[in-house]
Amino acid sequence: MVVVNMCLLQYGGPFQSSDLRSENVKRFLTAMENMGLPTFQLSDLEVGSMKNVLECLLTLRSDFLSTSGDLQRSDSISQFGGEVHTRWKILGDCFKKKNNAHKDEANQGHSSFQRALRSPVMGEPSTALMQHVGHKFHEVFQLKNGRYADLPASKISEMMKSNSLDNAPTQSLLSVVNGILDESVERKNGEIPQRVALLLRKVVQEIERRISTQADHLKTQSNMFKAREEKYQSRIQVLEALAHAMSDDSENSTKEQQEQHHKAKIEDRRKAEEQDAAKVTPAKEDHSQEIADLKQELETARKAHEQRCLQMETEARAAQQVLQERLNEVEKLLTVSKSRVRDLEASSEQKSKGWNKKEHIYQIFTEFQLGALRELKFSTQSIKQEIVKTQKGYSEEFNTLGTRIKALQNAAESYYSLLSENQKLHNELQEFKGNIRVYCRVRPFITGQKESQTIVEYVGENGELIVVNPAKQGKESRRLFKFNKVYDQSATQVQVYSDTQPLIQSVLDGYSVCIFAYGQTGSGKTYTMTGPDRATEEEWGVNYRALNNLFAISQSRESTFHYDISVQMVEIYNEQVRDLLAADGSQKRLGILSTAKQNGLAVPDASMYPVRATSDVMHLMDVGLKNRAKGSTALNERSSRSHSIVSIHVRGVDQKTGSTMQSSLHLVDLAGSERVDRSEVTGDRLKEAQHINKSLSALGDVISALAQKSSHVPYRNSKLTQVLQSSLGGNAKTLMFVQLNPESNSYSESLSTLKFAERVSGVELGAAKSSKDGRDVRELMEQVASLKDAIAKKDEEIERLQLNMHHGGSADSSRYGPSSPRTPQRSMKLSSSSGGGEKAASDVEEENSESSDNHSDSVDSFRSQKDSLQQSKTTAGTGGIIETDGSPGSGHIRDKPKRPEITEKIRTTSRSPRTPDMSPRASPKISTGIRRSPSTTSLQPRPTPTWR
Ligand SMILES: Nc1ncnc2c1ncn2[C@@H]1O[C@H](COP(=O)(O)OP(=O)(O)OP(=O)(O)O)[C@@H](O)[C@H]1O
Repeated sequence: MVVVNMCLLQYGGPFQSSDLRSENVKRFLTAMENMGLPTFQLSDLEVGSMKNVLECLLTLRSDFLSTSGDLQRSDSISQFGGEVHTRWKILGDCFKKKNNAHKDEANQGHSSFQRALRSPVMGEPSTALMQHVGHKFHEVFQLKNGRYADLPASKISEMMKSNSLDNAPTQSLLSVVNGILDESVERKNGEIPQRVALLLRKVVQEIERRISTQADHLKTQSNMFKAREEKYQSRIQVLEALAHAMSDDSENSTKEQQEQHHKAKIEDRRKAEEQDAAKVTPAKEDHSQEIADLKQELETARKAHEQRCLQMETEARAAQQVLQERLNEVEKLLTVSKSRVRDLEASSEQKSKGWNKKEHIYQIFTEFQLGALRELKFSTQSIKQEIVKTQKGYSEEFNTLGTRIKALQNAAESYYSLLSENQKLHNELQEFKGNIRVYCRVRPFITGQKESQTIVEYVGENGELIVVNPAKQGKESRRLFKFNKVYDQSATQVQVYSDTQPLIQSVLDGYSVCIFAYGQTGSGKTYTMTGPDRATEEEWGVNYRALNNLFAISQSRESTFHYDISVQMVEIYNEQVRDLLAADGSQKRLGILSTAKQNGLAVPDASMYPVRATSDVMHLMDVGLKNRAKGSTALNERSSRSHSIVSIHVRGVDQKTGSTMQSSLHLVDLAGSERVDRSEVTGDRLKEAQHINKSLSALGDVISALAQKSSHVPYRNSKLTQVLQSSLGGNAKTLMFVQLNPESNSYSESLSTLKFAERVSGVELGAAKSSKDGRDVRELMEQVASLKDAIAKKDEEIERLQLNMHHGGSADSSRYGPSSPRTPQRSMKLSSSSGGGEKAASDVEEENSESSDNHSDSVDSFRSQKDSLQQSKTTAGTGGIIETDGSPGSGHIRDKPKRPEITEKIRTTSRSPRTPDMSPRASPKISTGIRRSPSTTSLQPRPTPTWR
């Protein structure tokens, strides 16, 4: 329409006269009809109905263009003459102008609209336009082979030129975008080279720009349509106003009709325009829709691209960061390596300096060494000479040393000889004291008892004891007893044990020893043997102390002897032997072996535990004491109702010769010896008491038989004597503690106890002593004292020798003189003669026994004393009490003569018609003079302790 209007305006213009104009149109229409093209009515132009006009013109245009754009239809046009030709030419120019106008528009910023028209979205552009404008640029963007990523930079920069982009068809641009995106998708890592990305951005920007331009153009077109509509509306309004005005003129009906006709025409034109508008509107809507779709597509592509860009940026940043980190690391490594290199260089430099220094030092040192070697060679020669000299000196010294060692050996031998002699003397002393010894201990008053009621009137230092019968008056009421020792109420456990200790040494010398406590219930037997309940070390009884002492002596002899000590503990209750140390606490009855063999185990089935320290023994004793049978009697709340026997078995080995010995120590806590009627017991208790009294009576019989040297000793009369058989008689030493209750109401029991003890002791002293007997006793005491002194002297010498040996010094052997080559075990075989048990004498000697630890004088004095004693015994002609082992030249006393007066005394006492009454219930007898019990002279011969 615009083109037609323009042509028409060009053709006639509004300023031409209507006649001329109508004439021209008519000619045109005629030409159209001749050409066979559709025409329109002149009135159409007048009423403004452009539909037919447009159709006509468009058809003409198409026809015109199809004939190569020039107005060559001369065959048709020629019919219209030159004027018509001119008109067509004008029309053709008009179209050319229009095209030029289009070009101008493009140049002036409207070219985008044209490009939009050429794009596939907006419909295919005309071939002419394509050929004219975009063909060259289409080729630029066309990718013949390969991929965009592989395009050279020159090609991409050519593509990115604004001229290329501006002139390229949209189709080509979109294919570029799609191609790049497809490539990106195809690539595994999705990366796009930067230059391709830049191209993509440029292309997308171009497409965006074109779309926005197209949108603007459509907007403008829409506005144009609106403006035209408004124009037509205003025209309609004008025409309506005219029609209205003309209707008022009723007079001129023709005019009115004309006006009506004109109005109808206008109306038709309006309708036609409306139809045009209706036709254009869907196209406009389609365009809007397409624009929206394009925008959406573009937006999606843009977003994807942005996202991709962002992702790539992120990846690039991450990669950059990683690279940066690696770079930092490498830089650090480089720094460290550099510093190491520096260090190494420094250290190697230092080392090389050090090596240089060392080399220098070594050179000096080598030179020095060579010098020293020369000196050494020289000095070696001189040393050789010195060595020869020294060797000579050494050999001389060796000779001297040999002499000294010989002397030392002699001294050692003499030490052994003295040691054995000491043991022998110790044993002799013990024998002098008597192999059965009785110590009497008076129990103190227990809290609450009155001391005024005591029956003990006098306790002498030499073993005298005077008791008073509270029921009698005057001389008759007093009775004197004599024992080896009497302890008054104040005696401590230590004092009591000090006199027992020598016997313990005898055990380690191979003698069996039996220590037992005898006395009525509550008289202190358990106290003396064991100690009170929960005793402190001060209060320990004989048992603990004896064992302690045993361990101490065995340790002191460690260098020469090895001792194994083991313990058994049994009780005899109601004539049954029971194991107090049974691990399972069983109370089974044990059998007794007839102990024909010395030191054999009397109760082999009783548990035996080896002990190495006092603590072991204490533990065992605790166990044993807990298992011991106890009951309550009228006399003692916790009376021991059984005889308890702790048997310690010792096995010794002489480390030098390998010979062995065995001995045992029995520690016996006898049951109470009270009379049955006094303890007011019946039933089981009565039976217990009867068994106790019977066994004590049997013990008295055995001792009596031993004292009388009876051919038959009734060991088998009780379990007690059977168990103790090896410790009663023979070479055994026996110690009995007689426990005395000082209460006056116990006088009768106490007197029985004392009588029993008196018989065991074998010495019974009356109230008065003959002066002769007294003299005899004194003399014997003196002899014992001198013997003790001699022993002490020997001890000193032994100590001196030990000291010398320990210091390895050269003992002056000449001082001791050549000693006997006898060995200890040989000397231990030395014992008293079998027929020479001088009990009476030993009993008397005991008067001074507490001073046994005093030392005096020399060995020579001891020998002279011993010789005098020997001589006196020989004179008496009663046989020797000391015997040698029979080896010739041993220099030992083979025969020890008794002093005549002692022998005489023994004869007198042995001739006594008195029969020993060993019963605890024996009636008291008071003598006025010294009386000798037959037992004092008739103890069994004591065989030599045997080393096995
Ligand atoms: N020398 C003493 N010093 C202090 N207390 C003693 C002494 N002798 C005995 N006793 C005490 O006398 C009481 C009886 O002593 P112990 O039990 O030793 O008598 P026992 O003769 O063993 O009696 P049983 O035959 O009934 O066993 C105990 O309480 C004991 O502590």
